[in-house]
Parts: sequence; structure tokens; C-alpha cells
Amino acid sequence: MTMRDDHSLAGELATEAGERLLELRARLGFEDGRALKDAGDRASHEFLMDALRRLRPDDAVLSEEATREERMDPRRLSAERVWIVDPLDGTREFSEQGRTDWAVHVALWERGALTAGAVALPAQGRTLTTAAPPELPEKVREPFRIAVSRTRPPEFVRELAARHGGELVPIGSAGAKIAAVLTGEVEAYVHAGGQYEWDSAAPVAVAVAAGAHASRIDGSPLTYNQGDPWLPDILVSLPDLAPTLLAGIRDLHRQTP
Ligand SMILES: Nc1ncnc2c1ncn2[C@@H]1O[C@H](COP(=O)(O)O)[C@@H](OP(=O)(O)O)[C@H]1O
Ligand SMILES: [Mg+2]
Repeated sequence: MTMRDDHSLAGELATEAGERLLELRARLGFEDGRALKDAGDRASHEFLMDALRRLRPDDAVLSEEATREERMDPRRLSAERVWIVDPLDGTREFSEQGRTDWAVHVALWERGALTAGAVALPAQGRTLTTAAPPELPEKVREPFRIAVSRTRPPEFVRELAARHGGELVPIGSAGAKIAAVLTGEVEAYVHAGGQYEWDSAAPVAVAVAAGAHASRIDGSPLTYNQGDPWLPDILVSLPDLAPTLLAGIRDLHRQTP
């Protein structure tokens, strides 16, 4: 392979990992969901680790599927370049026949900020990348739609939508939900209660490159490559909707701390 820029590399790796996951899904079928999930996590992780080791040998990597020791390796904390990857986001949905809301995340963090990233949505036949960020819808649709976890929607988001005339849309995978914001299927994604850096790094890199709002739900910045990769809440939205949602969340939390 020739030397390529980080944006293209993120896109190519996420896309190829996704193609391998589609093949695996076709080969193993859906009878044994546990086996399919485990095989998908492992195959995608190994492909991405091998490729990054070969193509970016000097960079550190933080992957969901690495061992705890690898994830806690302090060398990444002093590294200038760290790839943050989720080899299979929405593992649950990957194991359910017919579902297309699962993703491969590949992000690059450099000296304090996300600088490149890609989210492959293999079953939707597309990859969103910082190489060519999607064009955001110009206007916020009314009623606006908030994507939430299918299985763990935060309690307050129902009330938030009700107060501001919004609708909830359950979708699996953080990457698929943020992609839905960027492609105009929903206007926002709100999550709280738990998540890790790899769940949001790549989709946030693409969202920011596209001009979307991305922050913690209190409006503070999302920070990556921390010692503890726990990053429990997130708001991604069209920029014009962010002030309403941030104020709405603040009000709700004031009332029910
Ligand atoms: N409360 C929680 N604690 C830890 N991880 C969570 C979580 N809620 C969601 N996630 C993770 O965020 C991703 C998107 O979840 P959801 O589809 O429910 O919105 C999933 O990643 P993985 O599929 O990579 O494990 C899921 O494990
Ligand atoms: Mg994930």
C-alpha cells in the first residue's frame, strides 16, 4: 500500500473492516448470536490492529477490544498520535438479522484533539469520513427528532423531547446515531448513563468536521485519550438546535438533580 493521508486511511480501514464484518455475518448466520458477536469483535479488532501496526507503526492505539492492560498502557498518555477505534459499535444490532444500525469507528487523536476519523456503516453501504464530511441539512426539521439508545435510553430525554415538541427515534450504535444526525434522518443524539471514548471518537471527529455541535450534555468539551476512557454522556446535534437542547437539559437537571 502507498502512504496515504490520515483521513483517507481512516476511511479505508473502517470500510474494509466493515466488508469483513458483512462477510462474517453472511458466513456464520444469526443462529448463535453470542458466537457472531464475539467473532465480529475479534475479527475487526485484529484486522485494524494489524493494519495500523503496519501502516502507522509509530502511533499508539486505544481499542475497545484490546485487553485491559493494553488499554491502560500509560504510553498512549504521552504519545502525540493515538488511534481510537471501536471495531464493532452496535454489536447487539450486528447480531440481529436485517438490522443496519452498527458501525466501525476509526479516529485519530493528535496532541489533544481529534483530527481525523471515519464511521463505516457497512450494512447501509456507506462510510462517513473527515476526508469528505457530509453536508448538514440547512434547517432544523419540525418536529425535531432525537436519536436514543434502543436498549438504554436515558430517562430525562423523553421529558426533554416532550417539553420541546421533539420525537424520539431509537437506533442502535453510537456511530449509527451520530451518522443519522449528519445525514438528516434525525436532528440530535443525546446519551447519558455510560459510554467509552471509542463509542464516540470517530463519529464526533466526522460530526465536528461537518460543522455539527458535539459536547458533553452540560455543554463542556468532549475530551479524548484520557487515562480512564469512560465518557458517559454526549450531545450531538445540528448547530441551531444545540442551545435549545443544552438549556432544556440544564433545566431538567435543575429540577431533578
Ligand atoms: N450505560 C452504558 N455503559 C457502557 N456502555 C454503554 C452504555 N450505554 C451504551 N453503551 C455503549 O455505547 C454503544 C451504543 O449503545 P446503544 O446502541 O445502546 O446506544 C454500544 O457500544 P458497543 O456496541 O461497541 O458495545 C454500547 O455498549
Ligand atoms: Mg461501541
